[in-house]
Amino acid sequence: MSRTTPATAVSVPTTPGGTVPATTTPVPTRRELIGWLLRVTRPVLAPLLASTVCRVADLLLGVGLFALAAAAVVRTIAAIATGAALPGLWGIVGAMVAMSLVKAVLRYGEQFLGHFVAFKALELLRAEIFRALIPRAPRVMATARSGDLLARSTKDVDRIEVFFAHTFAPMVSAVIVPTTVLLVIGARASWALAGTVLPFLLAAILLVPLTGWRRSLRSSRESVAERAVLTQHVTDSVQGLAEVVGYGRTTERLAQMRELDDAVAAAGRAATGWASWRRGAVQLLVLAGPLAVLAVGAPAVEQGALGPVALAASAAAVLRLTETVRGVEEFAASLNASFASAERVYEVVHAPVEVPDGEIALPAAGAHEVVWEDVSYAYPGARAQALTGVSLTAAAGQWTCLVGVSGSGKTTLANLALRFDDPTGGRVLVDGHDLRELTADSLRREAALVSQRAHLFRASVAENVRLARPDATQAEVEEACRAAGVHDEVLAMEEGYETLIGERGASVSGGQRQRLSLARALLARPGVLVLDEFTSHLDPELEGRVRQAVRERLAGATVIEITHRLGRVGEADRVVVLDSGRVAQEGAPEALLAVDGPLRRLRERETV
Ligand SMILES: Nc1ncnc2c1ncn2[C@@H]1O[C@H](COP(=O)(O)OP(=O)(O)OP(=O)(O)O)[C@@H](O)[C@H]1O
Repeated sequence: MSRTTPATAVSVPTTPGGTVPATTTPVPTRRELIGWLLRVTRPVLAPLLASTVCRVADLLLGVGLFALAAAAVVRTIAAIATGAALPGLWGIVGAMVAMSLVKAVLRYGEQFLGHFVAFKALELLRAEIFRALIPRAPRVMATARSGDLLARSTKDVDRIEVFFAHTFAPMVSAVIVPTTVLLVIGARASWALAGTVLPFLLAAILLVPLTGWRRSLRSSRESVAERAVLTQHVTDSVQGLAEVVGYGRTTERLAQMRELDDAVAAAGRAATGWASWRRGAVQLLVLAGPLAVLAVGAPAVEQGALGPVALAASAAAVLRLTETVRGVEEFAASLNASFASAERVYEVVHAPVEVPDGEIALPAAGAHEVVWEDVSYAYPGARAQALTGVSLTAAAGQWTCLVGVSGSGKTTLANLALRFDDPTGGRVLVDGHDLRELTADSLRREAALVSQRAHLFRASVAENVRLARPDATQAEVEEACRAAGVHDEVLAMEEGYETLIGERGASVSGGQRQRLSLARALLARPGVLVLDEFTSHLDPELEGRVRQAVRERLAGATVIEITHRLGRVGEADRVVVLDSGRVAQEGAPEALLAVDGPLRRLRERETV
């Protein structure tokens, strides 16, 4: 069961198991899931098999070594007791050394291949998710659940990797090694002895791992869900540290964290309890095996039906199986947890592409005309329409300003021009082409966005700007930054253009972030540029300079500017006033300001 956190709002998972439903993909059958997993991870299957073979051989050699040593000791004791000639000890020692060396090589092979499998499986699965996210990126980025979806996919991938790297080989060897050992004991010593051990091993390998696993699985899932709430809470607390401290909410946040911690522990208690029980039971069973061998074997030795050397070697071999069987008790739970994770990754990868690619490449041009034709839009899951029947044109090469009160639909309208999603009604056209017909690549090349929340990567300033055009020279990067009005500030940074920007762009101010994002867009030289509040952090003098630079550098480009600050709307070619997702007024700024209408009222509100 998922929980919500109390008081100071925390967004939390909402469905059982704590997973936000990422998509509408039907849940795959086990067969489909396994088929898909095998397809994705095909390149690691051969090394996985090789690693498993190494492990099996290594464990068998370990058993052989134990049995050989036990047999040698019993032979020696018997020789001393009867005064017979001592067995060839050097030969035995030589054989054991050779076996140990081979064992070491096998162990190395198993470890090396195991690590290769682990890293390669991670790489393959992450690449698969990333590939799937690319065509879905605009929609994913526009919806609040994107971060959650990504985080879960990453964690789930880790869990699948655990199965590949750490569960498969132990499980396979837990079946093959004991079976082989019992067959050898049966053939070389006595089938009665082998039969005595069989029930203990069957119980340890098959029965115990399955006991309570349904309850354990439920408990693990609940624990994972609670942990997700806790993680969300901790992330929120860290990101909002200034607010938490500033508003004196530390005690409250800590109390909530303790409460969530307790919930995680309580949810996982059943799983931990069953796991302890299983571990104990398996240990008991594998230790009972050699005792049973002795109990059955000793009378047989007395009766002369079995040699003491064979008995000692068999008991030692069975004792050594402890190592092989260890950890097998968690197999069922681990397998199911991996399948649950695989299901979640499968859903992401197989989700329908909500913004499918078109086939026409938008030709490169200095400017493009953007037309919204009777466009309506509602965000997925939202009851209200964000836009209703909007028809307007951003003429090629003109500067169009979208204004309106907060929530009136400005960002949504501009985002639809960049095809962050398709309208629920009507269509958006660029140079007469419905956006649905255009290839995503050509549209991204021709249209750029300078958003309020532009992301800066943990990389140097130059690398961040160059994101728009990786082949840009240093001189071009600097020129773009100069135009965006950020060049002098970059030079003043510790290492100039090589300064590393911290996580989430932490080491630059909001205004610098905006201007670096603008520099990126200027470097790309798009035919359509969407500027979302791009001067909100700038003082009037700098704002004037930056606007002038954009005009000069992108002379002829179509600019769509979203703004709340109306002081400079007079400079635009056209102004569109939005109200509750509809066009309330549009026209040349001087004409709109000349009448008592929505733009005048907005401006008066601003100056009050
Ligand atoms: N990701 C979203 N999911 C659901 N509803 C959204 C989302 N983004 C915006 N909305 C809603 O759509 C409507 C239009 O929002 P939009 O961001 O386009 O307005 P805006 O005019 O740009 O606002 P602001 O000036 O505050 O940025 C609002 O009612 C808003 O609550």
